[in-house]
Amino acid sequence: MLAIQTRGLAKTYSGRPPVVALRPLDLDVQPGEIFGLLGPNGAGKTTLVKLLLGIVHPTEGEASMFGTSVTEPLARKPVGFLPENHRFPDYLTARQTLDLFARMAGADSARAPALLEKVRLAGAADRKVKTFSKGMMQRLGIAQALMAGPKLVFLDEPTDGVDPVGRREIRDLLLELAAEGVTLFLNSHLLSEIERVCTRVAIMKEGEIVRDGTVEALTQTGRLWRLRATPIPESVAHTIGGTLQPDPAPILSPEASAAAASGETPLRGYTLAAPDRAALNTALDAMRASGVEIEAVEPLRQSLEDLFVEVVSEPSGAPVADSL
Ligand SMILES: Nc1ncnc2c1ncn2[C@@H]1O[C@H](COP(=O)(O)OP(=O)(O)OP(=O)(O)O)[C@@H](O)[C@H]1O
Repeated sequence: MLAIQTRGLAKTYSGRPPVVALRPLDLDVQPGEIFGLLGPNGAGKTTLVKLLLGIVHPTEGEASMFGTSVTEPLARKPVGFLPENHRFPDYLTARQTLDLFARMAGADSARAPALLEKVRLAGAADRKVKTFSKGMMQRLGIAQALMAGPKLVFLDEPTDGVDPVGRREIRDLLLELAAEGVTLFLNSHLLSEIERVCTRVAIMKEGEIVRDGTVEALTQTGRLWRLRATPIPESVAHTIGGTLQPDPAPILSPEASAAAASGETPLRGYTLAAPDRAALNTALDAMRASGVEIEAVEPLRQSLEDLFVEVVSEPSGAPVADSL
């Protein structure tokens, strides 16, 4: 059963003029996925989360979580939520905060010590939250979201304002949860974080999902390849299709140095532009035919940030598939 399913889900906020925040969306999120939703400010990310959580109501379409329509309060029973910039009463301790949320959720507060342990706050259980760092606050927020033992957790900017060590702790915690089978729905502007944890990423723009896939598939350029090979003579470089760009400096890896010391020809790094795999192989055949030894060939990836900037700066309504 799908963790999240939407069919034609759309939202227009009334007003003058009305704001189309979400265009009809069909989205399936499988249980166990770590789904990252990206998009520039105003793309409609929060609106989608609010629709799923029943905070706003759709103009059209429907949505369900684990098979229960989001119009039913019961749909939210297996769901946890860490809102962006959440605040807890600062006179409460971490333990008291979880007690309070447990009571509000009708959950068993006996889980609190184990949860504090899980988010590495056991040592700070009796400290007032006003003394907490941003990282500790976020981890307490995650503990709160886990209070009722959810199967699906929405996390809005979970690492916002958290330093690199704190971000790593949160990342490890999210991976741990996913390993336990909890489905995670992350909203974040920190692309490097999304890149590291998400099993699937969607990029939203002007109320529409314009890219959707694994980080690996989305960041593949499809046209550029990295090669490690013995030096490719100029004459060969001329004959092969595409463009061959040598790295500025020879490879200085320990293996390359060892190879040079043992009398083997040292390797060089190259970037090859080839329109498709067939063209790549023709180029490789030409290299091998002239005695070039190839050690490695791999597709060159762009970063998620490069992809994001590319997508966001595309003119509206641009065809999606062509530019991948
Ligand atoms: N309550 C509302 N009434 C009217 N317009 C709204 C309301 N909430 C959001 N909007 C508009 O809907 C559009 C989508 O907003 P939304 O908050 O979903 O975007 P977002 O992708 O979450 O942005 P951000 O990254 O800034 O949080 C924006 O144009 C926003 O101004």
